[in-house]
Amino acid sequence: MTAVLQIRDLTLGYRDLTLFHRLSMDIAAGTTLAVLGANGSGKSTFVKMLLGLMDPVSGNLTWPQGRPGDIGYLAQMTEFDRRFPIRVRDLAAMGAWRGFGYRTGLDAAARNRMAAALDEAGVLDIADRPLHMLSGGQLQRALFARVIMQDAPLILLDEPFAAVDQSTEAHLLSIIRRWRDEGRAVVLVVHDLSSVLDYCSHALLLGGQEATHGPVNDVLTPDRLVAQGYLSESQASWMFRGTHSTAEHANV
Ligand SMILES: Nc1ncnc2c1ncn2[C@@H]1O[C@H](COP(=O)(O)OP(=O)(O)OP(=O)(O)O)[C@@H](O)[C@H]1O
Repeated sequence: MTAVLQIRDLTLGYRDLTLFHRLSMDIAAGTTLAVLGANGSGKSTFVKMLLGLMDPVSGNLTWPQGRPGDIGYLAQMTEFDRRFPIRVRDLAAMGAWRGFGYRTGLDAAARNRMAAALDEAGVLDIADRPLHMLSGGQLQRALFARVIMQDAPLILLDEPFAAVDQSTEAHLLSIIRRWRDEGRAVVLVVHDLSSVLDYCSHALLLGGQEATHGPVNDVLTPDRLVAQGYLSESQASWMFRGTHSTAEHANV
């Protein structure tokens, strides 16, 4: 599989705290990678590092497809200030900022792309609505339209399904599948183990000063989840009761 991003010998942490040592992995085109771990294990720090907002302690990132730092990013919805006085269509247009000038605005091709993005995200009919009038699910759809407009080879989604209902989740998941099928790499920070098993082909499990990565079924074993502090022994035996591995749950 072609790598969109190669991570080599990455050690991540802060002055007095090492979160994990010497992680080497490829984030491959056409895969969906779940990043998970207990509170404080380093998920947000990993996201910040990918976005170039902080340097690793050591190690390096390379972009074999030659688009360094080209990441479509969906922040946690709770971090978004919906009082910002813009409409849904303006929010989506921000995803294409590289392609238009402050004075010129979107050209015809970009306007067509935007209409398609709003339509795919299910917010075309409310494109002129200001953000403060949106429900949580509508705002998340509008933020997805913005990521569609970014048209990036690597898409990073921080808690994409927090606070959305089942039908919105299914809708957003169909967009994620399209991205994957187009050969983009999709990285999802998620808390809920069952959604990882449903949506993701690969996992990066953080915790206990370790970072373990690989296909979902290899990483998310009861033993590993307990060893890295994600589940207690009793939670693991309850969640995996009657199965020998996560493979019996997985539906990627
Ligand atoms: N700027 C900082 N300086 C020093 N330590 C930090 C800083 N930011 C985070 N930390 C520490 O790094 C560790 C990892 O934090 P991080 O926010 O990455 O974890 P997380 O897995 O995203 O947690 P959560 O699931 O609770 O959001 C925590 O112990 C946190 O206190």
